[in-house]
Amino acid sequence: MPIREGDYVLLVGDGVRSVIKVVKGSRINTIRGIINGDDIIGNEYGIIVRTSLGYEVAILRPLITDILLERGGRVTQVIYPKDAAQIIISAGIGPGSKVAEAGVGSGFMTAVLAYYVRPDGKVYGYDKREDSIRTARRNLELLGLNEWVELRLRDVSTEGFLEKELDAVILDMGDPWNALPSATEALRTDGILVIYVPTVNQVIKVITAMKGAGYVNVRMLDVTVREWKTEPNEVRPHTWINAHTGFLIIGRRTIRPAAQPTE
Ligand SMILES: C[S@@+](CC[C@H](N)C(=O)[O-])C[C@H]1O[C@@H](n2cnc3c(N)ncnc32)[C@H](O)[C@@H]1O
Repeated sequence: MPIREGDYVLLVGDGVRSVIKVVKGSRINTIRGIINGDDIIGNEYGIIVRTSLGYEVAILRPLITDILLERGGRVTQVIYPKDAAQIIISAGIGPGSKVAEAGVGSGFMTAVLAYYVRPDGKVYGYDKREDSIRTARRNLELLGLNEWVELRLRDVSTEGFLEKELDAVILDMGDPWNALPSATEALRTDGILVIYVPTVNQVIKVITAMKGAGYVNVRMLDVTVREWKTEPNEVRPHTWINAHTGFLIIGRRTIRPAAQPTE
């Protein structure tokens, strides 16, 4: 499909990497010179255009994470792609999954969940802050993913989730152990719970609460991604890496058989 006015495109060239909205008559400034919006509109994704300084820039379809990281609004700390990817796999998220998430925050994780539950799944996103819900809604609109998300302004620790029989619940909030009873009630009997917390102090409370609530296969991990340079004469890891974002604690809900009557 050709590139239309209003589409977001990813520009990739020598030292150039940015997401821009294509507008008729616009002049797009890059560190390698100017590109005319009119040179992009109507062409196929993948074309190479030349900047005013003669550099080549590729015009590509952005990933949802490209758009979120560059254009998404933020009112909270967010879950980054390296952790979001692990959450998707660990929670078994796929087309048709029904999943709840609290808090929605800026909606970064919500958007990734929505992308993967399509076309017939649903994400139920909860937050107790109105500005979070508003920002998440805007980010989902930016990506065209609203259809797969119900956003709810609600405190999940005190008021609970409205859904039952969910395949997975994702918690990214300061005190997730307080939401554990509600999350358990919302999950199907062997549903998957994923909790994301940044500190070990929180981890200990989470693990204790999950084991106490009958969760099995309780695992914890953190994700380190080490990017490498890909210059043919310099293939080696980058000098600096992101050292820490958060820990993922993952477990499966169970149900205990009813106690045997005593003789
Ligand atoms: C770190 S942010 C979540 C970021 C989000 N995962 C993202 O990727 O954009 C934490 C959010 O949890 C919300 N929160 C905290 N406690 C909550 C509760 N009991 N019920 C609902 N939302 C809660 C906060 O309002 C905040 O917006």
